[in-house]
Amino acid sequence: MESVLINGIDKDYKNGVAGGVEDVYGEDSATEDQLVTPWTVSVASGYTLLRDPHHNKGLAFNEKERDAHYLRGLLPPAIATQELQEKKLMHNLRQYQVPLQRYMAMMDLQERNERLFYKLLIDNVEELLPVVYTPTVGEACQKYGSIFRRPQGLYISLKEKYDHLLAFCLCLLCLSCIAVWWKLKGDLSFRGKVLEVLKNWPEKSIQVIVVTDGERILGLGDLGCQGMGIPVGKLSLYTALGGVRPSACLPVTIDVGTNNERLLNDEFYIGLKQKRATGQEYNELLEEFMSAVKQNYGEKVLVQFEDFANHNAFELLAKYSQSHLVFNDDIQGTASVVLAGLLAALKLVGRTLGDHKFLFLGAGEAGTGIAELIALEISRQTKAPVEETRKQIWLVDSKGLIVSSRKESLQHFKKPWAHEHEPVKELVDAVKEIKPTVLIGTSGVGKTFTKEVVEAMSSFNEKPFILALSNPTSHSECTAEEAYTWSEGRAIFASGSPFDPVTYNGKVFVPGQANNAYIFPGFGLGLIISGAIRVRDDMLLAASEALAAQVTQENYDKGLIYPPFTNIRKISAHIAAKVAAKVYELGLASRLPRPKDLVKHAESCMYSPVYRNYR
Ligand SMILES: O=C([O-])CC(=O)C(=O)O
Ligand SMILES: [Mg+2]
Repeated sequence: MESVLINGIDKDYKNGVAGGVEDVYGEDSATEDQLVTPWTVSVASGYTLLRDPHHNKGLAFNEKERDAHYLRGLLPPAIATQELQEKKLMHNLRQYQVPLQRYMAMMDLQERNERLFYKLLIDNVEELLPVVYTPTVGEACQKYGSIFRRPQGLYISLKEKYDHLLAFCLCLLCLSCIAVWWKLKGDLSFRGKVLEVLKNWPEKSIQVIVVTDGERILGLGDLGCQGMGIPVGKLSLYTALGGVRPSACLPVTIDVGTNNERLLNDEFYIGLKQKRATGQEYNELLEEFMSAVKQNYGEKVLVQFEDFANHNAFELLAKYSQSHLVFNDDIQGTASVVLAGLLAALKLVGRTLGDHKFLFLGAGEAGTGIAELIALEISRQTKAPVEETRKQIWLVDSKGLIVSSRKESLQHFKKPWAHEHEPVKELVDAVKEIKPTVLIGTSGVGKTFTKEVVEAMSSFNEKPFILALSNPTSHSECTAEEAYTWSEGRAIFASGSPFDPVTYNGKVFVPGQANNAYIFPGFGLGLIISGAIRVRDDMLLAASEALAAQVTQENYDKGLIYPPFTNIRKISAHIAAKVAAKVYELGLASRLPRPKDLVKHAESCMYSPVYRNYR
């Protein structure tokens, strides 16, 4: 078999890794030996049209459309506008007291009438974000097996491998098959299989994939295959907040098993009932997936890694950022949104970023990702080397303050943060010793910013800056009310999951939501409209600056360091424009020539959920 080098990896030419870029119908010679799905396209009408979520408009079909599309009698006589439908649905949603019921009602709507789902989400973003996203999506993932109705997204599991194995074992029983088995033995890896799975997805022109392996879902831990709620939720925001077409979004869950005993013993669990595959088996499946994605959708498809455990997240990002357009939302998206908040907060607390001292609780993806981006930005502003600027950033993990005497035993991503200091075990003691101006929680463990910790922060800071970033709400390091009360109304507070405004001593405090949802939709849109082929840190810095620039004086007057989500589409267009500008500047854009007005261009590329008229 002919062999070629792709991205430095030796591959069999005929087995789905060379040629055939975006060859979705299997027309290139490189894909001659592959199985092809015989897709057909037809015009929906009548009963089928009402059950097609992409085209269904419910009672909004007008008289002409009802005649032309064989809908007479299939709908009651009344005609409702999209606005009236929206009003009715919001009214119905508000009747549900239980957040999970609202989530399920929204998912049903998405399955039934996609445009109405997005219209609702866009027009009521502040109210519905906590329903389709954190915190409710966390509970939905925990109970995904029980509330599962229709499958969403694409499942890529090790099961394909075992079906393969079974087939080969049966084959072995028959001597005449040994030759066939021997010939195919090389295919015992997943090669070829993932590409086939991708080809089962009905949409061909994919621009963004959000993929998880379910091992670290928010702060909730290993939820295995039930993590699918996260890619589905994130991609709903790509469309609603960032304007990426729903048909261009592909949610993927890679199922390699779960180590969650509760799920393994749950009769309603939807995933593979086996312990997680690791090492070579895991890496081969991921490699197969990444190759197949590039093969099927080309160089410009964005792959967003979401909620992988630390031990895989850093490696996957480092490995695939060389060869693919990849972005890790938990490392890079969270870093970019926090940096934006800090840049905006400087207007409130004064001084430059380099004048501040930072202490993190949590040294995983979010913690080290944010720390590194802050160090980079200070280095950019002060021209000091990043090795120097890192020294004003301190991290605490489950074993205490990260100090140089612990260096040998630290995971590689923690090593740059091991500074000279005596060992310190408890967070509160680290706060008292280091005296940070900014305290950031990213450990995924709730209630760790105790009264003592917040009081210590408030004892040496006029305006202590406190970010409780862990999700969902139950895992937040402290509540907004606690932060404002324990700091006697002086804290500048933001959290990963939303909190309602708090009244303290007769004054209303509006907490910010430092969630990566501010960044990834606009960031992704910027990559798409410029045709970016790689992600660079400078693009993240551009996104942070663009977001910080969107905070108005009116927002500052309320103590806000993030603009409200109400204007998020406009904000996303500005982020997209700045990111795209950076992509062009770095020579990594493939959509040429560069449009003059990138904000206008970004806006014009955004999905509109308004019903279309049918001829
Ligand atoms: O999903 C969210 O709300 C933010 C996030 O990426 C995480 O917590 O993993
Ligand atoms: Mg995440």
